[in-house]
Amino acid sequence: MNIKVENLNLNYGNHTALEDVSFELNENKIYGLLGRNGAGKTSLLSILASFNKPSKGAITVDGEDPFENANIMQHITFLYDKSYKNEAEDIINFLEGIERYRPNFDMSYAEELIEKFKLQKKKPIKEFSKGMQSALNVIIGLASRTPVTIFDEVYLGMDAPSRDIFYKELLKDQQDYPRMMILSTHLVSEMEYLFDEVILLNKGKVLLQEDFHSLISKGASITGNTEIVDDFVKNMRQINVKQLGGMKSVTIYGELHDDQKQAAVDKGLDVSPISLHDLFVHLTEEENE
Ligand SMILES: Nc1ncnc2c1ncn2[C@@H]1O[C@H](COP(=O)(O)OP(=O)(O)OP(=O)(O)O)[C@@H](O)[C@H]1O
Repeated sequence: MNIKVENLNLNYGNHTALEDVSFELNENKIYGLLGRNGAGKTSLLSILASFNKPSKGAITVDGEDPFENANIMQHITFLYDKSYKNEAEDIINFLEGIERYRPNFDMSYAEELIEKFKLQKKKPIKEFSKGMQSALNVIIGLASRTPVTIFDEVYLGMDAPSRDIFYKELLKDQQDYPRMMILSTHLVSEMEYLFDEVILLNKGKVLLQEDFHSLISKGASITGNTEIVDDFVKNMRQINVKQLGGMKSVTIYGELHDDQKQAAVDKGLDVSPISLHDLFVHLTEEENE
């Protein structure tokens, strides 16, 4: 599938939620859509999923306008923090309803996930806790196996073991049935290993779109004896400093050349990749200054 967004604007009254947003997604991989609260993630995803129409600009999915386009929409599943408070059906009946509109839906995989998330089969969905409703969204997203699957902060309310099941299943199912997945989050640190490519939104604009590994190679973490670390990083841009007794760990922003890395190692320093979390905090902070 190809999703192309060109010069998109979305206004709510006189508030601009998205401004001149352009990007293209082409591959069967996991895209992370990152942004702070209010950055515009849900606004953007709801346009991608045709729940909303842009105020300006264009979006095409495989060359077609997806809005009210049944042919395109059957290929996209959008999971968000939806309320199930009126849903009296039990989970199997509910999923059977979804299966009718999703040609790739795998009910036996859905049942496997119901067991993994320990969801009760007899209970009406409206009586599910918040975390259980999020697990239901995960099951719909994974078992539907649509060419495009969009998870908008779908982990809300899920406890750590459930989120762990989600992340593992996501990676496994994406490997077995490659498709385009878009995951929005501001919980960057625990999800960063999932992303192949990252789109960073800030205040309604795209700050960057980049391959995960190339992005995290834009910085490094230097750890070792405080004085040696201080000397090594003195002319570098420091974005995070941690003091650990006589040791120090400094996160720098800017690519380190191989000879600089070797020099650090020769001085007994440890050089490790920067975390996406540190980059995220730094890049969004800097823009806000
Ligand atoms: N229905 C609406 N009416 C008016 N303003 C809105 C509406 N929905 C969103 N906004 C505003 O648009 C901006 C973007 O909101 P959006 O929900 O897209 O952000 P987000 O990145 O998903 O945030 P979060 O991480 O907090 O969920 C915010 O300033 C928000 O207040």
